[in-house]
Amino acid sequence: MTDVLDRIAAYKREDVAARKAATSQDAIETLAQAASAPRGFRAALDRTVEDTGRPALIAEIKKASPSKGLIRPDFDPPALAKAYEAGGASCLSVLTDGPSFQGDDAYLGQARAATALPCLRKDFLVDPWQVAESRALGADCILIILAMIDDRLAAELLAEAERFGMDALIETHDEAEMARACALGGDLVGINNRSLRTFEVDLETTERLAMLSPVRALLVAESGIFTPDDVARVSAAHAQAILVGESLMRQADVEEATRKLLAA
Ligand SMILES: O=C(O)c1ccccc1NCC(=O)[C@H](O)[C@H](O)COP(=O)(O)O
Repeated sequence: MTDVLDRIAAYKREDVAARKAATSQDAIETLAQAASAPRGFRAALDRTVEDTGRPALIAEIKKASPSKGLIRPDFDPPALAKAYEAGGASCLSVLTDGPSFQGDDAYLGQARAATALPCLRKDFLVDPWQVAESRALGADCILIILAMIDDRLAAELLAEAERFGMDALIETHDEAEMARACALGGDLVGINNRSLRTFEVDLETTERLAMLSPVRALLVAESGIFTPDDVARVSAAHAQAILVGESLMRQADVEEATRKLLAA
């Protein structure tokens, strides 16, 4: 039976085929090389952890999602990016997928230009061509969702990210994916508390998988984080960073909400 992730993978493959037909590998490489230099994404997370002793925040710019529908009708990526930065975020995550998240490629550059923060392109990568495209759009980090791709493609995406001087967040959701992340050898590993197939969210996922993560990797707890108690809970499980979207996107004063979340 197909689920949301299968549907996203199917339309991404079609979309990427059309994009590749319009822009060759050589052309996208040229655009990627011309983009402004990558801002160290993992380095920014490391700095926050060292300087503050609390988990670093990757704050997500997300208008809508398959599980929640429209989250933030009043959606202004540069203003949101500035509010997150002022509230204490270390990095941004910007949804660029249109069909499921009402994202747009342009939001990435707009958010990045409005702040000094490193930016993750939050999208669904099914082809190495998209890594060069992400860099051309200004991304400092890409997302590798292990639930969606095999190890060979994951390794190719990781190698491409390294070639362009970008970081890569390797996302896991269960023990088997964490074992695959360990074998891949990345240094930034996410545990998504949300199943991208059933949408069930449980912070216990971080507690269960954290101890299995690669020793040298910085660990990011993703999804379902709403309160300072949630931050304390995943921090106690040894997450050094958190990725938060919905709970902050629903607030009228995003800067103040960000500050309060991090005051745990
Ligand atoms: O959020 C969804 O509904 C979703 C559905 C299918 C694939 C991915 C999805 N979300 C991506 C994410 O992992 C979250 O946007 C991110 O971790 C932030 O989560 P939250 O704080 O719960 O908004």
